[in-house]
Amino acid sequence: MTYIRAMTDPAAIPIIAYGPLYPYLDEALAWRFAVHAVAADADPEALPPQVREARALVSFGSVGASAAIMDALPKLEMIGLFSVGYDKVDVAHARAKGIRVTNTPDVLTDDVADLAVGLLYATVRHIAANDRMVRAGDWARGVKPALCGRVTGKRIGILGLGRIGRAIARRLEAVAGEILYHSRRPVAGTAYRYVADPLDFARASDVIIVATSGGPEARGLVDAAMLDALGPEGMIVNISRGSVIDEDALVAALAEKRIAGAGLDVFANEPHVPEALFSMDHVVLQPHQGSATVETRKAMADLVLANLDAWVSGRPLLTPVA
Ligand SMILES: NC(=O)C1=CN([C@@H]2O[C@H](COP(=O)(O)OP(=O)(O)OC[C@H]3O[C@@H](n4cnc5c(N)ncnc54)[C@H](O)[C@@H]3O)[C@@H](O)[C@H]2O)C=CC1
Ligand SMILES: O=CC(=O)O
Repeated sequence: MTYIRAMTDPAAIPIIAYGPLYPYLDEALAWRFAVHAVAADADPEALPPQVREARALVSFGSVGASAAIMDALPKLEMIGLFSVGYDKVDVAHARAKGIRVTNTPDVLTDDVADLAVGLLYATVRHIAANDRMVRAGDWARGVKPALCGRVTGKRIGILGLGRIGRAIARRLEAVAGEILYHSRRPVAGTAYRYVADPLDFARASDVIIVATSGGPEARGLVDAAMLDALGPEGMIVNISRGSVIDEDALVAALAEKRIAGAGLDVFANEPHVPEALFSMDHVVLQPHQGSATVETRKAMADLVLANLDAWVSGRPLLTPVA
């Protein structure tokens, strides 16, 4: 997508780049608007008067936009989110104040699904642990790596069959023994088996891949009972949000080998990862990299810019959340 300057000159429109964004997006915003960079941990009530004039705010998913920052910006009309997940945006507050919110769905779906599948293979086939043992010289010293399970034939349970969940399922059709899913309700137009009860779903899965949206409704959806239902041969992959799994329960289940392994891209308190996981060879850790490819980050930035363009010129927003 080529970024085109809108008919109305927006160069004087004050906007906020909130928290660290992404160089391509930062540059395009600076070319386009009067940008104020505001750190994610800045006190909203201490913002200087010229920053309070901001009419739009662009934010990364991990930063979002709280009610406090919205209240500190009396002229705010638009929040452009550089992520699909909007769990860190107080959407109800934005709606109540008439502030529009956009996100970046679809353009990142394939890359996030790829990482989920990569984590599945890395966890089931011990790829990260075996890499470590080769580098440490253990193989050369005659250490025999433990045999692992196979991916082929596994019953894959997708928790949250949305855009990314469906893309994961499509990728795994070629190898899975069965693909089943749990969502709040059955998804129309899919042949995968729907399991309404979360514990039955966990019992019927060899691997659960968490692909729900985050936020209060999904908080702690995967709890100790669900991990026990998954069982000692079971594994879990999470590319959704750390908050969807009870992290203490997960660490305990992994430490006590009540589940067999985990591949985790997301954590409850990023960038902090429970230290207990660092020494666990049956856990594969990623620093929230689902959409972090050159191609996708550019596509996400272009979608943020296209939504801002639409807002400036009064056209319908492309991907509105509110
Ligand atoms: N690891 C990463 O870098 C990335 C993570 N994500 C996460 O993936 C999430 C999903 O993205 P999309 O598939 O595009 O969203 P989506 O809205 O298409 O799908 C979310 C699915 O989760 C289901 N769901 C929500 N709450 C649920 C609950 N309590 N119980 C059962 N199912 C529930 C919804 O019904 C929906 O089917 C995002 O909201 C974000 O949190 C997205 C992009 C990158
Ligand atoms: O976590 C990333 C997102 O786009 O949501």
